[in-house]
Amino acid sequence: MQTMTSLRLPSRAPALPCEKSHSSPPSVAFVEQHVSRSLARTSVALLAGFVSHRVRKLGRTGRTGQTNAKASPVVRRVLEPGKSPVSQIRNFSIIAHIDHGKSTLADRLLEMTGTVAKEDMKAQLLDNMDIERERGITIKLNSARMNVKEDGHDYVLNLIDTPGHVDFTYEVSRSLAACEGALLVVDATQGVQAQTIANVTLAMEADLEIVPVLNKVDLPSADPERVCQEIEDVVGIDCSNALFCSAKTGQGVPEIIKRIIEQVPAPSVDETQERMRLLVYDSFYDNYRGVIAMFRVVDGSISKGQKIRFKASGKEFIVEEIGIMVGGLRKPVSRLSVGEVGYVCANIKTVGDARVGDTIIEAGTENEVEALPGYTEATPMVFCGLFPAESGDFENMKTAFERLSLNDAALFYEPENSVALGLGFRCGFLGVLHMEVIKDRLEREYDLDVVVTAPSVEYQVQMSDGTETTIQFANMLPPPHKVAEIREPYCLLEMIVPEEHMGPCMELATQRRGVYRTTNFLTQGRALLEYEVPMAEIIRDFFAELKSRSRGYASMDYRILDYRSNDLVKLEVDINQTTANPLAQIVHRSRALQFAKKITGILQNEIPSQQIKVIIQARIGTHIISSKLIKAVRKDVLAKCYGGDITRKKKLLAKQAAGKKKMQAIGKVNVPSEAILAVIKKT
Ligand SMILES: Nc1nc2c(ncn2[C@@H]2O[C@H](COP(=O)(O)OP(=O)(O)OP(=O)(O)O)[C@@H](O)[C@H]2O)c(=O)[nH]1
Repeated sequence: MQTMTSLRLPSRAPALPCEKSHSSPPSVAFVEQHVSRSLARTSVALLAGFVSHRVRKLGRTGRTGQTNAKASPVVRRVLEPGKSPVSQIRNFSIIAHIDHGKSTLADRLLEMTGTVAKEDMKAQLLDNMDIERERGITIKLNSARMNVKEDGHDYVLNLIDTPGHVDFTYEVSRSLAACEGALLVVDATQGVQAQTIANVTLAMEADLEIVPVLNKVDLPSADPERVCQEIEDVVGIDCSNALFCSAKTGQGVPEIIKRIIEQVPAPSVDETQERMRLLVYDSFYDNYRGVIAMFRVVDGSISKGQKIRFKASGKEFIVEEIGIMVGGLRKPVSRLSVGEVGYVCANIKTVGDARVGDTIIEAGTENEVEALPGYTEATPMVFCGLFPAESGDFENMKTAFERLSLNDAALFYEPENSVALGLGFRCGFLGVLHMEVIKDRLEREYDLDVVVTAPSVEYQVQMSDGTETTIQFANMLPPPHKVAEIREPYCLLEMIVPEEHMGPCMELATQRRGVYRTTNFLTQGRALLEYEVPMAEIIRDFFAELKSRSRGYASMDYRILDYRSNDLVKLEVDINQTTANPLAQIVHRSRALQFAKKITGILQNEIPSQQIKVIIQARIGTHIISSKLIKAVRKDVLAKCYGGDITRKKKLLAKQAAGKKKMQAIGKVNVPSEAILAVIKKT
């Protein structure tokens, strides 16, 4: 059985049996094989292309639980924490598009600073695979403290991990807030991609010193000069001092280390602030230690045994252990002071008590010490129903959600009873990837077969009486006469597509109600297209469609802009006048007919013929916009009636007609759940 340690922030990664961020090729192969196996079991593959890819990628980068168990001799040199002069500390993160080499570069940095030796990295990987297998523990290597000697001085370099996906924008921005600089890694064979832009925007907002690094220069197709020009043109960062490297061979990596020391500013210290203030930039659940919160000391210092308070949650704890991450292992220390990063264990039971972005202060100082700026609770953006395929699995699913939420403060769930799908849960997620990761974990770690209803976003509803409400599911929408206005979330969508496929990709954005903003032409015959698109349109299979229209070459990213009023309607489906609740959707009026025809068509194909005729109607309010009929199959009630007694025949036929009428009147149609699922899958 999997232990809970692997249930680290499900928002980021499905924990894998041998997951590890600094993977040598065999482990990558293993992990991909493992995840694809688990994904193959996925019963409803919503947004399959985009999500499966990201699940696989996130699975590999592996932001999961950590442990000190079975420490291997990987630690080479560690300066004394709590005593490093602030001027010799550098806090930085690595930002990159998927596959541009973030993990490989992190590996090389650990190796070349002597934090982890080459041979030890492999040994450690194998060790951890054993641990993982035995206890379901996974190791995170990406947050690491490195010690470097440069020009006769000792420096501490703290690499702070950031989740790489837009679903976790808030968490990315919080971890960037713990840094002064970022290495912007761009693949010199690929150039700028959608997530390069998204991540750089966040780093700029956090006012970080950005060091451009052109990676993969060992490849013959690398063209770092041209990509530098592209970064300057598109991202607006000066690349005259950009570094060229190969994270694979190590070429250029020593220069990166030197540059971090030169260019990334040391943490600034507010001399007037002596009271402790720590920024929580990550927190996760460990089976043995409870919640572990990663923090940056912004003011003052923290020591073991101190009583601390989380400012937002108001919860207080005694510090059991503080420490630093070295080569993926926790190393306890007695004190950490201003500018340093570390972790704290304090017998915290759920991540809801130690949320990312919260400020840790000393207990008793809450009236004098202000929270650090920027804290908000991560709010769900995508909603759907999750139902166990086996009705007897409801309790197991409930237990699974309880456990998963220990480690995921952003996961929202509440029980729901659906006529068509039985007992299940209404859930809220940060984004589609988050949703897919949770579904995958329910299936893989809890052995549940899960049915997922079509995803929805949150709508703001202005009522005619002046009040306002928010709804996440179509069946929560009040009747039309009570509604004055419905607003939906809009995103800024950035797509990078090959020029020759621009037409179909732009057509897709327009079909999905996108409003065109700009086009920028990039290197290698690619274009950066910007649209403002309703989020509801992006979460419905957009990426898979974009990939297919660009022959797999497009990349995309989005970020929430605002809420806008639109002509949105509730599309409902009746089967013999009984409303099929799970099929209700909120759609734009201009798209309602298209959806209606599709849904009624699918149901017509999927519902088997019955003794009564079945009428399938899609409607907006009382206005029917699409209707399909499934003819009744005739049961020959006269089959046993030999001979010619005409009155008896008439009686039997009359009885049959009366029976049919009754069945239809109460809408007794046998709708197989496969038919409902087919609609959910295909619309
Ligand atoms: N030839 C070459 N390959 C590299 C280099 N850096 C990384 N790679 C390869 O590129 C692929 C992606 O590298 P990763 O380090 O996993 O990339 P990442 O940015 O962490 O990717 P995600 O895990 O998707 O976020 C791997 O197959 C690496 O071996 C390099 O400098 N040269």
